[in-house]
Amino acid sequence: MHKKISRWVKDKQQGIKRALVTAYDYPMARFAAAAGMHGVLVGDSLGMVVCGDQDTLNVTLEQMCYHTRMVRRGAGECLVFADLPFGSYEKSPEQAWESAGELLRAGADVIKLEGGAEMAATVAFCAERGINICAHIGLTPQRVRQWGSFQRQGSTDAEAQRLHHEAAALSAAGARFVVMEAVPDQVAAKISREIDAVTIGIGAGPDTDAQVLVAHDVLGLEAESPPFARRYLEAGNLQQQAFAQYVQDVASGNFPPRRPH
Ligand SMILES: Nc1nc(=O)c2c([nH]1)NC[C@@H]1CN(c3ccc(C(=O)N[C@@H](CCC(=O)O)C(=O)O)cc3)CN21
Ligand SMILES: CC(C)C(=O)C(=O)O
Ligand SMILES: [Mg+2]
Repeated sequence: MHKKISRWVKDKQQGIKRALVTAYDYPMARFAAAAGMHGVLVGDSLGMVVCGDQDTLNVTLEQMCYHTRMVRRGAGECLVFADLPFGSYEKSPEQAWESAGELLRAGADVIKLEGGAEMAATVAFCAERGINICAHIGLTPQRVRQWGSFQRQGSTDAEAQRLHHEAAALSAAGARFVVMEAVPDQVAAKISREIDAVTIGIGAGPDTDAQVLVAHDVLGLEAESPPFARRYLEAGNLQQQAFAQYVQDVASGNFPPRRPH
């Protein structure tokens, strides 16, 4: 096993929590790595927070590779995760393996794909052929058109049961990591105790093995963030203030300064 990944497994066993954040470009990856982040995720959320779309469905594999290359250059010791985008892996294990290969060549260490037990065969196919896989269950944004909005998952007993079966099937298929998004805390806690894969929660409570947040939420670059996110900074406001000051300085003649010749 990859030395870095065995440390994630060891920390799971010892109850040591790990943190990831999304990164979409070189500076974001560099700041995350310098801050001691354990992993960066090149998320297809970039379609929303970078490109301004309403969902992630328009993101292409080529775009994911482009961003993964930038992130890899800044990621240092961080483990680099990259999302397979909508349409690049669902058809067959072979399609997933080919698309995953593109992301690996772009510099990703771990390839993430959305879906439950129906993806177990694909996870096994890729894992057996040397690809580190991260599964993603619960609120899987690539399926938002089936729900109509970003809704929390697993609230009924039957749904919680299904999440449990999915996580177990994906872990047994060889997924090293499982992201659980917007699911009840107790469901995520129980799954984290019972599967070998390292669990990564987002809106899934404190008892997953690791946490992930979207960088634009952490930094306050989004107009609005999901209820579970914590905004550690309001960088959007700060950027706007800096731009406004610059506009004012140009108008007033305060910038650029007059140089003696
Ligand atoms: N900026 C950003 N941060 C994210 O974490 C994120 C995105 N965008 N876009 C893709 C998905 C969507 N995310 C979400 C969004 C909302 C809820 C949520 O809990 N919504 C409320 C109701 C919201 C409503 O109906 O208006 C809920 O209780 O379901 C969860 C995950 C997480 N992901
Ligand atoms: C929020 C995480 C889990 C994600 O899939 C993304 O950023 O695309
Ligand atoms: Mg994603």
